[in-house]
Amino acid sequence: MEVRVQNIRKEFDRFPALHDVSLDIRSGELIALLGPSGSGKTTLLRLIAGLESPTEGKIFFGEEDASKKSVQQRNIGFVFQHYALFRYMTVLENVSFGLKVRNGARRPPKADIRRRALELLDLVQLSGLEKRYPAQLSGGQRQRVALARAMAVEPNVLLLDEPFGALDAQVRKDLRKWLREIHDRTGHTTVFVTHDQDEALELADRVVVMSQGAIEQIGTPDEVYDNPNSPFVFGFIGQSNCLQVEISDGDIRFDGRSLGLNASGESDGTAQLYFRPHDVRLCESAENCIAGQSVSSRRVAGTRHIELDIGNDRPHIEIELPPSEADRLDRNRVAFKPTRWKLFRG
Ligand SMILES: Nc1ncnc2c1ncn2[C@@H]1O[C@H](COP(=O)(O)OP(=O)(O)OP(=O)(O)O)[C@@H](O)[C@H]1O
Repeated sequence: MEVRVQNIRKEFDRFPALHDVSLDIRSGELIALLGPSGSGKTTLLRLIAGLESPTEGKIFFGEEDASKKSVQQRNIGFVFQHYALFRYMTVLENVSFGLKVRNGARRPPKADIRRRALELLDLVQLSGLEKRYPAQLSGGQRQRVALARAMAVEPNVLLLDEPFGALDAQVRKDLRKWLREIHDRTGHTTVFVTHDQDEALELADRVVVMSQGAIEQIGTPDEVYDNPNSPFVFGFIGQSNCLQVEISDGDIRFDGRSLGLNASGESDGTAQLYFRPHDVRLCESAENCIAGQSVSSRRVAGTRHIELDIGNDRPHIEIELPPSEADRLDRNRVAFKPTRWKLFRG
């Protein structure tokens, strides 16, 4: 189901946790809410669920205004970071719960509930464990049960609040891949909160980057990574460097010399040049380049990250090179040029 968040403001005791947030979630989409702690991700998720009500603004489920509807009426599937499974129920009973407690005509016959729960356990790859209790499962298995339980009621929207946050790195990675596969098979409209950029970029159809109670950018993983629209997004997603430069006659100048990068159309004055560590190429000499001394070097997977001191107490710059290129460098004179970059003013 399509969900439309329209000009939402949420205050807690006059403290604005969200200001004027609008977001259109397409039916069947997997959306990540990504941002630092306190940026308002969980508040937005709880508003969609109906666990909080907005101070201003509306939330539509399809064409219907859901703002005044309860959590039950919205028919939401929710998975929290800390598996909220019922400890005294078996895995099968946990997954069946949402259907068993339905009243009257909406409750399927017993045999159907059992069949559906077993199908879901098969989907989350836990067949055979239906008689176990939550304490007899690993953290990752418990989260898979929580997801099966959330999906059992055929929710309009599936909301996941840092579902893998409490798990170790390898399990997180496996579950990420698995969640994407499940989503592709079931097609539930899904919103998940994370502060892990890798998780958001790898999993989501679109990423909503939040900061200080507002949306900074909405885009596909490629758009937010390759074309960040603000210094905040550039700095928050992936690694980045920032250099203060001068623009003069459409030319970018650093330390009094031209970098040979074309900024035609930009007015003269100071600007911040942002670029990623891997978007650089080495230069033979310092001419038309940024030059510095290597102060440290570390291997990260297939590349080497080199930290450069570019003088005058400026923040260090990090560049990323294939090890074969990095190993040929003269530590005392490293010169490079950004190959992809973006200017921000003000
Ligand atoms: N019930 C509440 N009462 C008062 N303030 C609240 C309440 N819930 C959230 N806030 C405040 O609203 C802001 C946004 O909180 P929220 O939990 O939505 O952020 P978040 O991005 O999910 O953070 P985290 O990643 O740490 O969970 C924070 O400043 C928080 O202190």
